[in-house]
Amino acid sequence: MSAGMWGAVRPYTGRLVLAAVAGTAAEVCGLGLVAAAAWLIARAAQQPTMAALSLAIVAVRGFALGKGGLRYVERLAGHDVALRALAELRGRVFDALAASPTSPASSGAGRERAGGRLRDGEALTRLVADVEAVQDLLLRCLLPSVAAAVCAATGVVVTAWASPRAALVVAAGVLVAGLVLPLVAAVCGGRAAARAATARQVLAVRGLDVVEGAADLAMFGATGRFVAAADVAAADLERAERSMARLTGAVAAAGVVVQGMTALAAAWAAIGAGGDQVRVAVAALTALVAVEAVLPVAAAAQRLREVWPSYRRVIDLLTAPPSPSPARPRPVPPGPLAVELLGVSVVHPDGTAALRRVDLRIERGRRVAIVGASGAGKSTLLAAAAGHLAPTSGTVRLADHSLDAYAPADLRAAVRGLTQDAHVFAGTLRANLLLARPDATDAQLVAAARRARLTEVVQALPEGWDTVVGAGGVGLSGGQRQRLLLARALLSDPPVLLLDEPVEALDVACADEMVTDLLSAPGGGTLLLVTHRLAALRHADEVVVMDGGQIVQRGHHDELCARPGPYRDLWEAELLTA
Ligand SMILES: Nc1ncnc2c1ncn2[C@@H]1O[C@H](COP(=O)(O)OP(=O)(O)OP(=O)(O)O)[C@@H](O)[C@H]1O
Repeated sequence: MSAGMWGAVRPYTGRLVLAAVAGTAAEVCGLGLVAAAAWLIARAAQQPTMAALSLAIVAVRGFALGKGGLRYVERLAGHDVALRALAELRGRVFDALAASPTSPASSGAGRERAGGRLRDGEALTRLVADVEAVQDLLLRCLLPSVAAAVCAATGVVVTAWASPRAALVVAAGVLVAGLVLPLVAAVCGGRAAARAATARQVLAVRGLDVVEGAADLAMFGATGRFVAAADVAAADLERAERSMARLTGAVAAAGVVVQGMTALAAAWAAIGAGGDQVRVAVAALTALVAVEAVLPVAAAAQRLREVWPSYRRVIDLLTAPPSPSPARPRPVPPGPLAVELLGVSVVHPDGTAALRRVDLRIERGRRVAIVGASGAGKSTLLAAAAGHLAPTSGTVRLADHSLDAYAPADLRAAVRGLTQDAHVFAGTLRANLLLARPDATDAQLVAAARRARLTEVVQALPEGWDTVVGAGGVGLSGGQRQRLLLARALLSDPPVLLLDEPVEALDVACADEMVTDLLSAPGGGTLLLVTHRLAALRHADEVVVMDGGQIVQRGHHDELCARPGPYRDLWEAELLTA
């Protein structure tokens, strides 16, 4: 177990040991039960006095009760450890995901942030499925294997009392059932398990497409095709699972054959060694139980093979070097801050140059609008300025120091706002807003809501601020959702506020009014606002025009409108549409 994984289990070592001891003792009780019962039955056939049998009778009862009670303790303690370790591990995996550095060269996506180098879906898989699979490592692989090993060893010792030669036979049977069969199961089941894992992933993607895109598919008459593709994935999965089930069945059957043959051979060996009826019975039945104890190891090996890739992925994540964090981070100064990009380029792995040697300095407190055609690089510029995306070359500076000089958490708090993929969480409107600033007063909450024109939305809802939105709550229209997200960004009031198209879903008049307010209201931090509407930009201190990943014009709205160039073209196009 790696250091990261062990770290998650270590606080619960006591319970883990308890689970292992209880599980092992339960198995040994099972063995003792059979051995004592075998002795009792065989001895009773010789019609001794009751006193000669009484100890065995008590032992049978004791072992039977012990087995049940200890199994219960093992299940309780084992699941308790597994679930607690799971929660701990999930926290560590989340921290590792959040801290992993993002660079277009490694990520292949400029829009991934919270998930670091991973795409959202992959990050979610690490957090949910992979971590859960690791739970099986404890419950279905480690604990049963420890119990099986101790029980089998005890079985060999008990048989040795009945007949040393029979003990050798039992040891051989245990090795075949506990080592050879699991190896066969792991090797032969590996390919089928890998196929099943791939098929399960494909099916999940196809299934999600069918469910989430049901309305679009129905509208374009493509439901049949998509369902057929999901059916193919389901059939692949079924085939892979069938072959795994066949193997499981074959291994289980082979285990039973080995068990029976070991019992027969042990009895034969005990008879050959001149043992009496009692010793022969004890040798045969103990052999049965000793081999039975190791039969689950084959299933554990198969499961181990299945969960190993998940385990490896979690370990890789936990041991990956985190974002380089300065040894002595510089404190972020208070108030609005200057932002500077020096020769910043961002090139994605597919060769797309989203930013090309961009030089831009925005003085503290300035309100700057960034405009340009779709794909010009506006969102990438914001992502680079916030440190969400590491440039391929060049430097980003905040308050005249490289972003690397600050602690990642301080940086996240200093430069933030509304991005295109901002999320509405399942919860009340109030909780969604307070996420940005948990200690905000009611007055601050209302002020932010008023600026984002969210107040009228809240007033129209019967439950007001306590209305539950997001998953399971009322649906918000595109515009309402955007107002909520903008209010959240405004409430957070960071030293540098980034707003990526905060009003695009609103009607033109309302959008212009809100942009005017954003650009001219007193106070607040440095503002970088990406927008496609230019009407209100005369209130911006400066407009930056982008094209093909470069800054092609800069200046005040009136100045840019006065001379021929891309901005005047955009402005004339907007006037024409109006
Ligand atoms: N993960 C990615 N992989 C490859 N190319 C990408 C990726 N993300 C963005 N791009 C490309 O980078 C360029 C700039 O994208 P960006 O999102 O910054 O543009 P934008 O100006 O914000 O566009 P819009 O106004 O449509 O949001 C585009 O050509 C886009 O296709």
